[in-house]
Amino acid sequence: MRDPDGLIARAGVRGDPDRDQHFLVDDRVLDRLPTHLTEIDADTSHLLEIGGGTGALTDRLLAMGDEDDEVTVVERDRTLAAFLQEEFREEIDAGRLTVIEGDALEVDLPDFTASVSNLPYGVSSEITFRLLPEKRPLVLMFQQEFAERMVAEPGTSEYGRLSVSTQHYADAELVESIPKEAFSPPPAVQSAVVRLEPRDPDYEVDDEEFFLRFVKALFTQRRKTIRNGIRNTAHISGLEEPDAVVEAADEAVLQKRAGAMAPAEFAALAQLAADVSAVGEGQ
Ligand SMILES: C[S@@+](CC[C@H](N)C(=O)[O-])C[C@H]1O[C@@H](n2cnc3c(N)ncnc32)[C@H](O)[C@@H]1O
Repeated sequence: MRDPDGLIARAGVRGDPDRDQHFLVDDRVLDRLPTHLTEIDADTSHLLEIGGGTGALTDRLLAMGDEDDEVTVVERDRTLAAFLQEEFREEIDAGRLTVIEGDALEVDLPDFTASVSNLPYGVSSEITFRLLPEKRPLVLMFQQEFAERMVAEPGTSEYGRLSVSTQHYADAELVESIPKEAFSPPPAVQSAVVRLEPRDPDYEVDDEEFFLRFVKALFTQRRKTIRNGIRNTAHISGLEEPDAVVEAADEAVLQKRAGAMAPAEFAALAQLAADVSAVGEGQ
């Protein structure tokens, strides 16, 4: 296995925190990351890595599979992408690795079977919500606090819009916390790995876009009751007749606050709202 410090030295770079560059240098952490996928028997025949850096994780991902398995890595930094092309020339020539130089929010993504990535934290939310609708198992590194919000249950202070929208697509589990010292340079805060296993939600929504916008709207007023939340946030949710929704909804639900509403309760309310009110664009 390639030594992470050796890779950084060969690349001749220093991670630039302003460009979300924190390279993993702890071998034990690097070795463990792929096991979070194998534990759930994920299909690892085409792994996607967002933000390859100097390739320490890329190397582990290549070692997971056999000759026919593939890895695609996306890296925005031109110097790092060029280094990956050079360092992994043999694997690229053998058709086992593809390096895409570009922004993970913009480039076309391959038809991957799973992803393991130490995400650039500045765009981790946008990247995650680009990957989640693909319905593939994901093992992703986040800032600890962000990870806790993703996996939070109703009734906790971490539970919010991020929890509902993440869990709409997948079962989310915080599988390990990673100390700052595992990275070079160390980030400002501790990190955590979240495993996302895709599944259909245990509720149905006809209009997914409206459902997610409605949840976002109600959490902007998390201290208010759902009754007031529906009325005050119609400009965000796009509901054209919020009063009609309040009229039609159950009193028990109207008295709740967003932080106590389970995803299925939001879904039922969104469904009812769309049935009794026209829905415009919202924000
Ligand atoms: C946290 S580092 C991880 C590097 C490496 N995978 C590791 O674990 O050591 C994130 C990497 O993502 C790259 N990056 C930052 N923004 C990006 C973007 N929008 N698209 C693709 N890569 C990006 C950075 O240059 C950096 O190499």
